[in-house]
Amino acid sequence: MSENALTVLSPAQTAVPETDSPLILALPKGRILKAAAPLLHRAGIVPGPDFNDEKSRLLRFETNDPNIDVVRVRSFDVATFVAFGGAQIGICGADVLMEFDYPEIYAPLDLGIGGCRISIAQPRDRSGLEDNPNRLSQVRVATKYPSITRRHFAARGINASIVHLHGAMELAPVLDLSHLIVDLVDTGSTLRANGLEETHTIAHVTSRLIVNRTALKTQPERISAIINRFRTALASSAAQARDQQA
Ligand SMILES: Nc1ncnc2c1ncn2[C@@H]1O[C@H](COP(=O)(O)OP(=O)(O)OP(=O)(O)O)[C@@H](O)[C@H]1O
Ligand SMILES: O=P(O)(O)OC[C@H]1O[C@H](OP(=O)(O)OP(=O)(O)O)[C@H](O)[C@@H]1O
Repeated sequence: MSENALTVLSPAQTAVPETDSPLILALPKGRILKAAAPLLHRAGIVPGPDFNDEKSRLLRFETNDPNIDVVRVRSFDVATFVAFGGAQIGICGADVLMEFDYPEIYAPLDLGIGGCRISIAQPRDRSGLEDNPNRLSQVRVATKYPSITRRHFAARGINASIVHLHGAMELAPVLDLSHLIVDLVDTGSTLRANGLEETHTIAHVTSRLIVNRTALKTQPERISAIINRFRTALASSAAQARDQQA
């Protein structure tokens, strides 16, 4: 393999699309998409009928607004599509933003959906391990967030060795792949069901509206208009929630 084949491009090395083409809004598949659907609707963004067709293999969809197309990507990839300028706008969990820490991304709005936390957990029967990981010659941590994990432990003077998994992290300490895990926790039921306990919250997480900074500079009116549609949609759903409580 040539050396070039191994080069990983940084977002700043890619071009920004023409101003007359539709803006691309990157939406994550899965749980955030479900939570974001009412907000999109309030913001007046309605993807074409194929978007809800589970059999469709399309990944890019026109919307009712000729200025906006949506693409459906993995939640972990939304930030990368936006950082590289392939999409100008996106909806993305703060966990993913923290992990990649792309300087090209600006996150103007907290959408208040996808609430959870990124935490350290350990087997219930090994209490105290996270409080005193120096007891171990080498702390092994299983996670799909290697950067967040490395930063967290390094800030405490601990050189954690990372076991990089993409799911089912809770199995890692049980099957001796790692001592600890760093994963998302919401209700805590996945931890409990697998004999683990949360020992430390690294950060609270919600989903954000994100934009590519260069696109915001080169097309400020178009991008700001979309940010404002989301801002108005958020205000109207907050007002509705208040009315329902009253
Ligand atoms: N248990 C949870 N409760 C609330 N929000 C969560 C929870 N788990 C994850 N999230 C949020 O939803 C985002 C996507 O979740 P997750 O990584 O589980 O992907 P997914 O919906 O299963 O899709 P994918 O197949 O792309 O991984 C996370 O980045 C996080 O911001
Ligand atoms: O505290 P809880 O309410 O149990 O939620 C936490 C679980 O949710 C997420 O997994 P998800 O359901 O998305 O599965 P996956 O990441 O393994 O696909 C996360 O990775 C935890 O396993």
